[in-house]
Amino acid sequence: MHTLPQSQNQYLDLNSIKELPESYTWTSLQDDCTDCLATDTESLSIIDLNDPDVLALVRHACKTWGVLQIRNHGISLKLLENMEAAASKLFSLPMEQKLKVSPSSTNDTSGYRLPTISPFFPKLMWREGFTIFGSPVEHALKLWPHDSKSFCDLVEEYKEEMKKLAGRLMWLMLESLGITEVDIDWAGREGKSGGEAVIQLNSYPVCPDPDRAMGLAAHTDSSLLTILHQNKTSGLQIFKEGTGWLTVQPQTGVLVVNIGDLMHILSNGLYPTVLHRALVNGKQQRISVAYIYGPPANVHISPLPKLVDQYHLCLYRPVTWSEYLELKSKHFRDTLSVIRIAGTPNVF
Ligand SMILES: C=C1C[C@]23C[C@H]1CC[C@H]2[C@@]12CCC[C@@](C)(C(=O)O1)[C@H]2[C@@H]3C(=O)O
Ligand SMILES: O=C(O)CCC(=O)C(=O)O
Ligand SMILES: [Fe+2]
Repeated sequence: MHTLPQSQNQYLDLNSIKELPESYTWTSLQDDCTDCLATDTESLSIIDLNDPDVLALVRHACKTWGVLQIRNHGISLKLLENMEAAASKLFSLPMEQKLKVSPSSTNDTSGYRLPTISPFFPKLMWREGFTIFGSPVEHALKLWPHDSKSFCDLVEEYKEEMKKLAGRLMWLMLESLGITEVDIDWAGREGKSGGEAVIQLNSYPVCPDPDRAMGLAAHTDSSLLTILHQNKTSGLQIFKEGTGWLTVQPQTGVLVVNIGDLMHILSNGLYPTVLHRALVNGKQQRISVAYIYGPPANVHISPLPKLVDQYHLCLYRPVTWSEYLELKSKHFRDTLSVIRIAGTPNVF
């Protein structure tokens, strides 16, 4: 881990800096294989969730890319645009206002803060983030003492709609692996899957030196799946083994769904978690809203028994979501290997 120059630099106002400070200069991106950009011929297709072949399409995308792009998902464009506008409004507040909702302890994961992966990098990221765990009321009151209701109502509506979609997507993924309701006790259909979620608002301000800066360094999400809305500005890239970094171009109304580490575990590695990152640019601010969906707090996630046999050994030990997050904050990229077991034909 790195000791960041946090105290003096953590909350520089990126929206007004004219020259890239040294603490934000990523001289070597080689670790993440920046040179291996994918050719334009490979591109992610967009899945229409009403397509009669949806299971086969989901299975193919999950296996080969670890990412889906979806349309006809039932989330209105209005809601996506309103959430994007709310994020934009939040990040355009004066720094002193945003600092009022910045957690004082690093263990506190809500509010205006650096990404949890920051300590693993020697340089800071050209990004602002606001994390919503549970109710946004307390923070919203501090940000907008006279008008917090519209933000809170919007967040609640977003959560409600996204939760339905996330449950549906999780079931498409499970079904496409041959899993049915009898194989899994916590993930009932029709709202019974009491999954939990975190909303992550990201802003990547216009950058004076975009080629030497990093918006959000390469990582995988510690979720079952993450549903991402991005504004019209591109920046999101996914990494595919043997291909390299591929830009996921924003398209109106299209949502990006990432496979997270917990789906990787649940599927015993059949649906691999996807490495991704966000680049910045010198022309436009980029906004993204991530709905990070996980299992209910008390559930232990381990490979589904149906996906384990003598040829497909059980690869991971059981973990709850909070145990996993705790491990991730210590081990970052090595977390999946830390919970990996030698491989047994038995299931927990
Ligand atoms: C529930 C989560 C998931 C977290 C940690 C915690 C709250 C904030 C999430 C993110 C959001 C930004 C990328 C990431 C990599 C980060 O640094 O903070 C994510 C991380 C993870 O997916 O591991
Ligand atoms: O901004 C993006 O496109 C990526 C955001 C992301 O990966 C995250 O919030 O976990
Ligand atoms: Fe992510």
